[in-house]
Amino acid sequence: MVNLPTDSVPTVSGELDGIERPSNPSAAPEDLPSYGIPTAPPGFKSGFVALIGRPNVGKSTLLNALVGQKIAITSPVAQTTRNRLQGILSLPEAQIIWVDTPGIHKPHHRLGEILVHNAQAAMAAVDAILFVVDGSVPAGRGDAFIAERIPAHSPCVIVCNKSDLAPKDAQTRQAHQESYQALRPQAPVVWVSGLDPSSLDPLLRATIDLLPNGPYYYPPDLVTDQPERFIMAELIREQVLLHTREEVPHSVAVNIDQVEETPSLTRILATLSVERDSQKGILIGKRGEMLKQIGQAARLQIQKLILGKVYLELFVKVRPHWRRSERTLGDLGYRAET
Ligand SMILES: Nc1nc2c(ncn2[C@@H]2O[C@H](COP(=O)(O)OP(=O)(O)OP(=O)(O)O)[C@@H](O)[C@H]2O)c(=O)[nH]1
Repeated sequence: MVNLPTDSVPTVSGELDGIERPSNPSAAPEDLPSYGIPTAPPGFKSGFVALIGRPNVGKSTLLNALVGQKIAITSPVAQTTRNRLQGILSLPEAQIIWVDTPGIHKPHHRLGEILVHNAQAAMAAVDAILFVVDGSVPAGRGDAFIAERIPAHSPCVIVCNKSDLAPKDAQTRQAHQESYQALRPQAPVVWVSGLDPSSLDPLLRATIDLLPNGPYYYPPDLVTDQPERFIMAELIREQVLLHTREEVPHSVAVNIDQVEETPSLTRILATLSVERDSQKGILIGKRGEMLKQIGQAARLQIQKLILGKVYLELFVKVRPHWRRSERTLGDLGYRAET
């Protein structure tokens, strides 16, 4: 069963370079509750690990596989991820807080700048970095651009993802691996497929090797620090990405306006903001057919998330140039993190 916070995660927290890093509650004053966070046994490893890479290499898919739950949306559309999202994996010997980041790319608008800025801020604040690359192709300029931005002192693993699509012939595969290794010669390289959870053990071992001894930061049964409403909005945005084409996907923001829970049903009202009337037309579709399909698919995904029946109503609103307006970006929850 998914354990998601309904609002914010109850931890005793301290800010660290933009990453919300709860301090060890066992060190908190006695009158503060510990929120079910156990004391770590001797030798326990823990830390924050950022997934960094080009758009579309499979970071969010990997995050879902690593925590065993769908907490991050994925799609074939590059730059799907907009927010920094934490997924939590608790093992008997370690707790790893995975920090998913938007793919690093050259920004074309203010939203793009915020996304890249936040990915870079995440790198500066974590204990280790997974440099996620697409192993089915050799390293390109985009990978080199990112490798240059990974702090020299940061412990790092090169994760060659999409091993299922990698060349079968060993020599070509080796050549791909070496092209990535050359970007970060000291880092271990592991091959995985985000679509195959059974391929992830070597990655887990390599990551735990890089982590310091540390406390539990979160209760062991929590899989993400994100409020349920945020994931609901993301699941709706995912269906927009999957159902629409061209300029619509990147122009959509989703806001959950209301969540009303009754014993038999959760009623959710949400607004999709787009930048132009033409995009509104595409989203609604002929006789509302497109919006209906998006709503039906999103409803099924949200039902899986909350394990209950959902009624979902979607509205579409035009907010001209929302991606350029600092104020509207703020209203929609996009802020440059420090
Ligand atoms: N065949 C194959 N496809 C994968 C694998 N991992 C991810 N994909 C696909 O690659 C596409 C992009 O995956 P995402 O997880 O959204 O990629 P991302 O790096 O988070 O993308 P951004 O949000 O753009 O940064 C999706 O269609 C995934 O299904 C893999 O190991 N094998």
